[in-house]
Amino acid sequence: MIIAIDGPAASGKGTLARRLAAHYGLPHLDTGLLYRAVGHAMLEAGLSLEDEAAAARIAARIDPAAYDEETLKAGPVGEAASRVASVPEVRKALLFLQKSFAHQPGGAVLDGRDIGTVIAPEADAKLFVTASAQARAERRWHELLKRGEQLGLDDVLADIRKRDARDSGRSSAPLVQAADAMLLDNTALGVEESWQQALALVAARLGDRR
Ligand SMILES: Nc1ncnc2c1ncn2[C@@H]1O[C@H](COP(=O)(O)OP(=O)(O)OP(=O)(O)O)[C@@H](O)[C@H]1O
Ligand SMILES: Nc1ccn([C@@H]2O[C@H](COP(=O)(O)O)[C@@H](O)[C@H]2O)c(=O)n1
Repeated sequence: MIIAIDGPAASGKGTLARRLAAHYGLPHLDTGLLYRAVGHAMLEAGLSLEDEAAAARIAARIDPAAYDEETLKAGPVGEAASRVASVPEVRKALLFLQKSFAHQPGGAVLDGRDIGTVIAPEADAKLFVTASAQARAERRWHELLKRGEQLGLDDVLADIRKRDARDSGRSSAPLVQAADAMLLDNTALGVEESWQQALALVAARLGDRR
């Protein structure tokens, strides 16, 4: 059984994906971390984010077991991830790993931007999670503050808008709601309400398969 969760930055898709994975006893992959790992490696090596060949080479050697999630969640890494994610060769290099994870025996939960459209178009349940840019910026801002990153809310909002435009406007696997994905706009919902609605939608779609 495959559950695909897509949506823009800080919409809460990772929170829901982790909860759905725990609820259904499935492994979970945050695919954003793969792109973050490539962006982080580029920054660490002092490489230009314009160097598409280098980004593709790094993507081909990514080892998810070696992640330090704390490091990858830092603000500048998100921006670098979004830059390298628009390179088709980078996406191609990360395809097999994601498809293999999705299609492991028993199934999986994956969240990202192109899970329901490219990685697992045949997923049993697809959620497209979104919220207003303002609500997402406030969530990300609180998260960064907790991590000790002192940014202005306006800067975080500008970053969210830039990232939305890049992720939705790129030619390779753009962020788009799959035709058969269920929409969850959680702008006015807290974490618990969002979770209850997500679970109800997914359970209804899965029917008696679980
Ligand atoms: N419905 C909600 N209301 C308020 N805050 C929320 C809600 N859902 C998630 N959050 C909080 O917003 C922040 C971002 O959530 P999360 O990491 O799940 O989003 P995401 O879409 O996976 O982000 P990204 O993939 O861009 O890293 C977290 O601090 C999380 O606790
Ligand atoms: N399936 C995916 C997942 C992520 N990306 C890109 O990575 C950036 C960081 O992702 P987060 O979910 O951790 O915020 C994101 O802005 C996307 O550009 C992607 O392209 N496809």
